[in-house]
Amino acid sequence: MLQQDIDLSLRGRWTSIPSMGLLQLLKSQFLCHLLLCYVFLVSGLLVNLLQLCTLPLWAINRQLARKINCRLGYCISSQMVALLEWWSGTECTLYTDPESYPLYGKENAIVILNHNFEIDFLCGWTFCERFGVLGTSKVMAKKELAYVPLIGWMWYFQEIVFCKRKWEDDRRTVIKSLHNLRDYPENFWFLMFCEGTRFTEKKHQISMQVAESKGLPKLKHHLLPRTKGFCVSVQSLRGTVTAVYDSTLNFKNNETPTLRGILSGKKYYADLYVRRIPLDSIPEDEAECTAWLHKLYQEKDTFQEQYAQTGSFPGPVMSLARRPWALLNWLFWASVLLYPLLLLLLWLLQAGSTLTVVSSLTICVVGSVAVRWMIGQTEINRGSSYGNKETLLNNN
Ligand SMILES: CC/C=C\C/C=C\C/C=C\C/C=C\C/C=C\C/C=C\CCC(=O)SCCNC(=O)CCNC(=O)[C@H](O)C(C)(C)COP(=O)(O)OP(=O)(O)OC[C@H]1O[C@@H](n2cnc3c(N)ncnc32)[C@H](O)[C@@H]1OP(=O)(O)O
Ligand SMILES: CCCCCCCCCCCCCCCC(=O)OC[C@@H](O)COP(=O)(O)O
Repeated sequence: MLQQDIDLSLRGRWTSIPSMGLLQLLKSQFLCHLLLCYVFLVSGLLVNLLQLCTLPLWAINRQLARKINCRLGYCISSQMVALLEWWSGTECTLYTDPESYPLYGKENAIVILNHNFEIDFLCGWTFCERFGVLGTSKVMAKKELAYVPLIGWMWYFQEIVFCKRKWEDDRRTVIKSLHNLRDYPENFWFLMFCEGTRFTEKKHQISMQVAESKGLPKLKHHLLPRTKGFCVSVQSLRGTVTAVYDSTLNFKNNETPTLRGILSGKKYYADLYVRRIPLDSIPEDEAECTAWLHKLYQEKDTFQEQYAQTGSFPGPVMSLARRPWALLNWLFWASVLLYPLLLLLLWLLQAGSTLTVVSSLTICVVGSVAVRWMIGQTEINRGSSYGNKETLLNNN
């Protein structure tokens, strides 16, 4: 190697390290978070407003209204995907068999996912984006999430299945929402966190007492699945959905990723193991379907144990590149919304009265508190007490 080449290569290394550090420093700055949140909040409110405008269309042309709402919903959810993929640079690896791979995104499916991580829903969305079903992705979500601004309001128009996690109240509404999906005009994935709540040590302990009382084997990495929602989904969506995607998620290096980490630009390494199970092979009868789901969770537990021991899931890795659309959507909203913000700031600096400056600062504080509250919804230590109540055990 010539001396000149060595000099150049050294110079490249020295300049790239500080610039990497600078970028990372920038990503951790509150001002950057404020700008990201501003784009998310304002674009989200505009999209919610547009969704509201589609209300009359539902009565005239329901299928068209659904298609429009899928695309509008994409404008919101893909911003969070862009945050994960492009801002934090998180890498998502898919372990699955090559025969099933070509079917992903080309059929309706029920997805079963473990519920251990604060950003598991976001990783789920990222896989949806990569297979082109982000706008149509569905979930059985707790009713409380319907009131989360932007996301919850968007979900209302995307025909999300909400539940109170009280079967006696849910039976009728859940079945009705599932029946609605039977003539959905585009391919969709319907996600179920059958454990019904995020994993905590206390919830795990109680749930394993329930498993013991039912004569079921104990699980190490999962809570005992709640089976009613899954069984009724299989019954209601038979003929509409062709497969169940049994998905198991974990993160490299024993990381416990958070949305705050993502917002600060922290990179994580997510691994997802997916098995495609034809819906025809799942029993129709409720008791048999319940037993089938318990067995599935026992298998999932062995995959997690393997991951804990070896750091990888069984099965080959399929390469799955990120697509540019989520980033392009964010760039579109940022360019539309940051310019007027800049003009407003300049005007405030030049001619703003005390009242307008104070009002603008108040709006900033309210917006930032609102986003912090929304992020709080993803935090496990602020989670619900569902599955945490020993009293329930006494009722069994
Ligand atoms: C190729 C790539 C593949 C995949 C990519 C991955 C994913 C992408 C897919 C889609 C993405 C889409 C969207 C993602 C975006 C956002 C999602 C974000 C969040 C939403 C998530 C949630 O809100 S989770 C919470 C709500 N959902 C659920 O709860 C669903 C599961 N629950 C059920 O199905 C329930 O049955 C129910 C809700 C319908 C009813 O609740 P209930 O509590 O009444 O349930 P059960 O009657 O079933 O429960 C009572 C029985 O349970 C026993 N039991 C077990 N443990 C306990 C315990 N700890 N305490 C008390 N009881 C317990 C109990 O003994 C009862 O037994 P029975 O014998 O009577 O049944
Ligand atoms: C680009 C700017 C980014 C701004 C980020 C703000 C976005 C906040 C999004 C809030 C989305 C809320 C989704 C939460 C999903 C979730 O994980 O719910 C938990 C439930 O399953 C179970 O709840 P629990 O019983 O409490 O465990």
